[in-house]
Amino acid sequence: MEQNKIPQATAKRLPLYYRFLNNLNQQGKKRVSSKELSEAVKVDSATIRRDFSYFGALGKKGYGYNVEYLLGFFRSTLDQHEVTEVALIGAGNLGTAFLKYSFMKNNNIRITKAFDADWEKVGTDIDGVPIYHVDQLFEKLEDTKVVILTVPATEADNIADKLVQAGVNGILNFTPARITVPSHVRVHHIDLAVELQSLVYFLKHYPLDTKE
Ligand SMILES: NC(=O)c1ccc[n+]([C@@H]2O[C@H](COP(=O)([O-])OP(=O)(O)OC[C@H]3O[C@@H](n4cnc5c(N)ncnc54)[C@H](O)[C@@H]3O)[C@@H](O)[C@H]2O)c1
Repeated sequence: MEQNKIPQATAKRLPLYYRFLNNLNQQGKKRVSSKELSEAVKVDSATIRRDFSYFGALGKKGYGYNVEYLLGFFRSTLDQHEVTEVALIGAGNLGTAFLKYSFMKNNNIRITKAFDADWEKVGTDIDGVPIYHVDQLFEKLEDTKVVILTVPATEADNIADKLVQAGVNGILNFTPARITVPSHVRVHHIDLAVELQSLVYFLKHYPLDTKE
């Protein structure tokens, strides 16, 4: 219930805060100021103070925030005490890179299975993650509700339909296709080309102050 009160923009920044605080904790740091946090995560300190106020973490003047308290809060809010299993569909170039990337280093999200349409890949594994045929989705997804989509754009809608039927409710879509899903399914879209284009546009039209 409490979490419903946290604005979505704040919620999106929580994993960023969590990662940084976890590193601080591992270094044995007991407290952190909003200025330090701000410089590390590149979010202005007023936003950090507002974000933290939503979950009752009020930094003390001249003391800052208690790292352990914040970590405890983030752990429970981000369900860090539980491992979330994620599946990946499309073990091609991009998909393979994700399978090789160790997500577990900083959080409790783990890709535990992958699916592909290529029989050459089916039955093999990448860094211990088994690859099943996409036709085995219903049988092998089991309780997995979150999926990373790295198939060719032309396949995205078709696969998304199957995922929804299989009970998936979260899709991280790396394909350029805008997939259509029912309202109970959340899709987050990551498009490198769009992000790059936007960066180049901003550099051109909103140049930052140059440092002396
Ligand atoms: N978001 C980004 O920043 C970004 C960057 C690069 C690529 N992409 C996109 O990611 C996707 C994958 O790119 P890639 O370079 O890895 O391509 P790729 O061709 O190397 O990999 C695609 C994989 O999907 C598999 N596949 C094809 N049809 C399938 C189906 N119906 N079900 C399951 N698997 C299927 C293929 O066998 C292959 O292994 C593309 O849509 C591409 O446009 C996104």
